[in-house]
Amino acid sequence: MSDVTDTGAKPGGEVDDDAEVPAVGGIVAELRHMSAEERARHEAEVAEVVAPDREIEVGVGDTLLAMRDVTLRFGGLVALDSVSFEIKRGEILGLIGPNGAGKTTCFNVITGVYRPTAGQVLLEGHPLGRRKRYAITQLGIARTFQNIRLFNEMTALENVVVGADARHRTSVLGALVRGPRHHREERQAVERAMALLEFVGIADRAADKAKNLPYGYQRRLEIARALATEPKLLCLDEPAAGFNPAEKEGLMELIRTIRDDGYTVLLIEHDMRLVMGVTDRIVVLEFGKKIAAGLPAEIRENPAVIAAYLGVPDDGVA
Ligand SMILES: Nc1ncnc2c1ncn2[C@@H]1O[C@H](COP(=O)(O)OP(=O)(O)OP(=O)(O)O)[C@@H](O)[C@H]1O
Repeated sequence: MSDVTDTGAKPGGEVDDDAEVPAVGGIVAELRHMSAEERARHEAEVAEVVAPDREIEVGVGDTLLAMRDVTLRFGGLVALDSVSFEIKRGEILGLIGPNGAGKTTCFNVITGVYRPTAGQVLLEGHPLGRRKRYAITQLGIARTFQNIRLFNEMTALENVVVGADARHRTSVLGALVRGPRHHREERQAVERAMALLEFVGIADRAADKAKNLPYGYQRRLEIARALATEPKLLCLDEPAAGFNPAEKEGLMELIRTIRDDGYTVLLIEHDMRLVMGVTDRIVVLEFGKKIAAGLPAEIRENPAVIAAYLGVPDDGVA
């Protein structure tokens, strides 16, 4: 596992790994000592904080992101071949296809890791053009990775605060280590990060270093950090990889909640049953080409999709 993230998030200041951030310890202690009633009130407040600042109800169903005839070549290999599809605001769009179909490459084009050889990606009608990764994060596209990438030596909470930094440019993490003058910013940043940890269900380990968290917590932490950037589009690359069926179901429930809170989600997931259960629409790639798009029920019956997956067992499909 890498020691650093690759989302464009940048640590805003030097962090002493062994020094406890006082506000973090304080909030964790407060949570532990709350009565059921206080806790319920707190959870309602958390729901408020986690919702993005932006107005998100307006325009639900509009096109948020459009891939227009995107081609990407690696030398002689055509990883994406004139791929076009749209992601509508407020939906969970599943991106599936056999191994090597081009799904992760699609994510990499959308998040600015690769520039298309031809075609373009538009966010809210504006081409992403030659923008770099951090600029795309600031525009409102966040992602998680197939192979988890966290700041291993930072606490769970600090990882999320760093995510907020990536969005806001000003260094909240720097504020954490600068002193009393920055106390209010610190408190707000920590509270929002803490709310996000609660939202994804891992607040009990907020003060633990990322590297010491159980695998399932690390996957959820990646999602919390991505949400901290207040994304318009959240791209999840096999977020349930390595999970058992119950853990997968729990994660899909979280993804539904994220959608219901007004976020838009692009999801790569290998388990066909889960994809069918959680997505609003599905786009299918095969050998870099889009072979189908539609509602889950339509995709299930689509002859081209069935042919692409013929002989592949359910959990080997995505
Ligand atoms: N950096 C790269 N250089 C060369 N070829 C690459 C590169 N990244 C991906 N590819 C190739 O592009 C094609 C699409 O790969 P991609 O990882 O997007 O597929 P995928 O659908 O995400 O597959 P999987 O389900 O196995 O993750 C594959 O043939 C892959 O080998």
